[in-house]
Amino acid sequence: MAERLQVLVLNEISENGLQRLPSDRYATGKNIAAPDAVLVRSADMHKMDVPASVRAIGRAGAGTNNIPVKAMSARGVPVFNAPGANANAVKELVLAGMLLAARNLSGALHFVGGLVPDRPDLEKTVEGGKSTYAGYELAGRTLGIVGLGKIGCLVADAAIKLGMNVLGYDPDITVDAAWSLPSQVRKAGSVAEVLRVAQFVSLHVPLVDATRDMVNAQNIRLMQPGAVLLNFSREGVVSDEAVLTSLAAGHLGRYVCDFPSAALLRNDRIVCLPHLGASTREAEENCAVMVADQLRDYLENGNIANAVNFPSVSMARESEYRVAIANANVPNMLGQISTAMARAGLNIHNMVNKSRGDMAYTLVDVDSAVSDAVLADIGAIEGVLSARYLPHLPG
Ligand SMILES: NC(=O)C1=CN([C@@H]2O[C@H](COP(=O)(O)OP(=O)(O)OC[C@H]3O[C@@H](n4cnc5c(N)ncnc54)[C@H](O)[C@@H]3O)[C@@H](O)[C@H]2O)C=CC1
Ligand SMILES: O=C(O)C(=O)COP(=O)(O)O
Repeated sequence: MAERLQVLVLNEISENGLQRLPSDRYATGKNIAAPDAVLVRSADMHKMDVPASVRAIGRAGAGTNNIPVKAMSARGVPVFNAPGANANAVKELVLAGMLLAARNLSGALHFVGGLVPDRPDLEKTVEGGKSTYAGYELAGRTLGIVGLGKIGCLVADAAIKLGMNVLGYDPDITVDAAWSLPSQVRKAGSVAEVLRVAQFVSLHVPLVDATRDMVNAQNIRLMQPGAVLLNFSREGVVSDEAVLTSLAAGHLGRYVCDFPSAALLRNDRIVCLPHLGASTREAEENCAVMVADQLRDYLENGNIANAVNFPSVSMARESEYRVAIANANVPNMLGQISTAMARAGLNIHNMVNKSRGDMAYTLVDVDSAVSDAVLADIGAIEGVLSARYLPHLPG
């Protein structure tokens, strides 16, 4: 049996996903010394020395802020994620979050949890206590959404169906996302406009430098008195301090979030969930299957779909012999690569080259086997970040 590809698994990954990497070709597990690839969910990879053997990283989920993407790009290592595969799970929890806030559900559950079962006045206590938890309805209220990607669009659609008014802000919305939005969704021109207008504000952006402290001490004041802020994006997108100050001043009504930092605990106007957004059987399976398929196609065929740091590149196999090269997006790379191949007498059968920002990626199918020496020659070209030989595997 040929040597199996080694995949280091850093989190619990759905078995259905792991099964996409058949055991005759792949070894998967937590104790893999020289992995070819890494499968991860939220484990913090910034704290780890990513072994030099790693050729690809698969994030079974959406956010990649736990992965050193820049350092991986410099090594020519693509980081894959699973766009949209957990979006419905997050959407449903956002709906729950709005209801938790509007109907005082965490307080109400706490009240019922404290009732004494065999007290004769149980019913009277229930009926007497319930007015404390009276709330309001979502229909007719305005929801503002920042970030109209896979999750934000689903939240917008669900909120419209619940009878809410929706406005959204996303300066980089994709054409597909814009098409998927219900026509009733209004376009906002800034985060500030969303904060000013909405009674519920839900954030669905990635954590990057530009989104850190997106809701902060300055702009939280723009929110309507009693408004609800929902953060299912990431810790860091909202300033905890700004939230606590605003809640203490009686301005912000409630904060619902999926990231319970120490500062947010034990505050009855804050609903904290333990990062549950994507924790459904369906989402875990969707993410794992999608990212495992992408990893496998990359490791075996060099094809790239849904990498956050590489262009999408796919080429059908027309020959048995393929070379995959990641290189800096600078002049004359293709010339040097094809010269190295010609020097070795290799005939190029088919070729595709694409770039994205500083990164370029080339797949070359040739008519005969490629030696280690040719691969080393290509790898030694200045600007080449990685070069792999991918002969077609049977089956
Ligand atoms: N709580 C949980 O368990 C989960 C949390 N997430 C978080 O949600 C984030 C979004 O996920 P998806 O919707 O799947 O990603 P996505 O990539 O489909 O959408 C993100 C959207 O944010 C927009 N955006 C970026 N910067 C912005 C800015 N400064 N202002 C306004 N919009 C901006 C982008 O243009 C994009 O349309 C993830 O990056 C992750 O951090 C995702 C899944 C589960
Ligand atoms: O997909 C995301 O960005 C998430 O936050 C989900 O994280 P998880 O896979 O549940 O650890």
